[in-house]
Amino acid sequence: MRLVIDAGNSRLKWRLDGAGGVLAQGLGGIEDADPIPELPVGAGTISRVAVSTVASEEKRLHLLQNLSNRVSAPIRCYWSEACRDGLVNAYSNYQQMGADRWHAMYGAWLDCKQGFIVVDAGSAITVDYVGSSGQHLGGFIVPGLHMMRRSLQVDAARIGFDASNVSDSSPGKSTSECVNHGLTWLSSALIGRVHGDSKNAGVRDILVTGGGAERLLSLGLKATYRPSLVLDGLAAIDAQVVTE
Ligand SMILES: Nc1ncnc2c1ncn2[C@@H]1O[C@H](COP(=O)(O)OP(=O)(O)O)[C@@H](O)[C@H]1O
Ligand SMILES: CC(C)(COP(=O)(O)O)[C@@H](O)C(=O)NCCC(=O)O
Ligand SMILES: [K+]
Repeated sequence: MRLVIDAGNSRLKWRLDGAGGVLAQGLGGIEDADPIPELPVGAGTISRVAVSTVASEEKRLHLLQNLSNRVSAPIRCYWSEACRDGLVNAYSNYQQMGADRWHAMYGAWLDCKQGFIVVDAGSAITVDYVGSSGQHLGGFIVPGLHMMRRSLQVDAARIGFDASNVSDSSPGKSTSECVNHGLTWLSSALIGRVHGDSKNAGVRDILVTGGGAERLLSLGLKATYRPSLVLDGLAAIDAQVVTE
């Protein structure tokens, strides 16, 4: 059994894979006393643990300590790579890229084997473009919904608003409307740019993942929802390492 973990800046996503497929999955907090609640099996039955994380080094070490107290199997962290299996990273300093982005792209590459766009709507929203040859063409990093909201709350003294996830992007007539509609308006603009770029580049497949994925889909993003794209890419890489 393989335990795969995607520890982002907001949440930890975990999945237990067995020979026949997914056995269990869930959410946790990387700093929690138990970051993998509801893990349904005894620690001895897990043979490998693979981790993809963009959390701080302190949080990563806390997680590894916690895992090694519970699981006797080898625990391995996976990072961004220059290339794998025809997928080529556009970063000259590939280690700088968040591991989640690389693993999501690899998960998409395994499925598509042609050009695609990955939108990962997590704490930050990342958009990555990959051409038909597997060449990563580059990407974007912008603040996620909660990050944008928080920055308005924290960094502006006189913006008081009640947050709500409206789909209305018409001009607001109160502070709350201006903020809530404004965030929807920005998300719609992002969606429009992704659609435009996919059309211009002749890239058909758009995949979306992350906690904010369903909101983007509800706002009109024409993409395939792949909630476990990071874990899929990570699990495939760990499986290759075993057979190396
Ligand atoms: N209903 C929602 N609408 C939009 N965004 C959401 C919603 N719920 C969660 N999110 C976003 O998803 C993030 C958590 O998703 P996740 O993919 O687990 O992030 P991370 O990988 O950074 O931990 C939150 O920080 C938030 O920005
Ligand atoms: C951009 C990110 C913060 C997204 O992480 P998330 O919001 O999903 O937790 C993460 O991929 C990261 O820390 N990247 C490092 C910088 C880079 O990718 O270039
Ligand atoms: K993520």
